[in-house]
Amino acid sequence: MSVHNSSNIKRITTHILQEMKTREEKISMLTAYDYSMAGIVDAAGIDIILVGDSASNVMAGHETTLPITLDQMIYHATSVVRAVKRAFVVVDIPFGSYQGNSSEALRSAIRIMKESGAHAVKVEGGSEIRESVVRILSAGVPVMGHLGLTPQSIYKFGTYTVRAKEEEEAKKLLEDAKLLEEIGCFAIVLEKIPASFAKIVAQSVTIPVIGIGAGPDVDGQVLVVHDMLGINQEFKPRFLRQYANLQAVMTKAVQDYIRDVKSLEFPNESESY
Ligand SMILES: Nc1nc(=O)c2c([nH]1)NC[C@@H]1CN(c3ccc(C(=O)N[C@@H](CCC(=O)O)C(=O)O)cc3)CN21
Ligand SMILES: CC(C)C(=O)C(=O)O
Ligand SMILES: [Mg+2]
Repeated sequence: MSVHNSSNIKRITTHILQEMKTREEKISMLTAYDYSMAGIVDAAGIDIILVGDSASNVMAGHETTLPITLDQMIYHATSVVRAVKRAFVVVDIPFGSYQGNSSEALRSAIRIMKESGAHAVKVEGGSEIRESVVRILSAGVPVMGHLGLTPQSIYKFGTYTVRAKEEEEAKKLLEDAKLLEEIGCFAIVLEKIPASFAKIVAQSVTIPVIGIGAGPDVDGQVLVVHDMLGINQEFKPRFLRQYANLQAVMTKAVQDYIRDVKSLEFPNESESY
């Protein structure tokens, strides 16, 4: 075992991620929710795979991340872990499985680690969930924080607008980032905050800060893989760069198939027994 797997590829660890921040090498992170996608993303060389609770939106078609369950997250994580040889795999603990009860938080984190084989968990929030984060860390489970736009508390805010524009909110976010570092989180995601402020946060903590809509002056970037591949064309926030238009590619392939079935072009002799 150790840091090598059976194919002798050197696995990404929290230690390596920390070294990357120190030597100013940017960290690449994408989501994946299933075996096939995780295999592609891992083999391409991504540093971190996030089994995000965005699976609630992207996989299940819900409007928010709130409905996805711990069992469903473990199912996605288990499939991802089976495909991954190199990347560090982080799993979102879903809404309702860690807030306000540190014993439940620990139980949820342990279920994720035991049942999926993932390497770390991610939770949304700062001082409000301090006890939960401390309990999970005390069990030896690495924790990634998530501050700024925290989709699990969307109904508290009512909108997905940019966060920490006001002095008060920015002050709390910076304090939360320092708190998460102090209690032992190995990294923090910052979502949808001004780039100038994200830079200050990244410079104020020694652990890696991964941005999504947080500008270039952080230690790494994360996107939802279906968004950046253009599979899902509904979600186009300003921070998204589409690296492909797979929806168009997939639509054409399906239409070609339908045409060939209808016209008896498929299957041909070499495709038959
Ligand atoms: N497909 C997908 N991609 C994501 O990045 C993602 C999810 N799902 N689900 C969970 C969270 C929710 N996230 C979000 C959601 C909305 C915006 C956003 O900017 N929405 C609007 C603006 C809304 C407003 O200004 O009030 C937009 O411009 O699309 C950003 C991140 C990021 N996460
Ligand atoms: C957008 C990222 C950071 C996330 O939390 C998710 O995909 O669930
Ligand atoms: Mg999430």
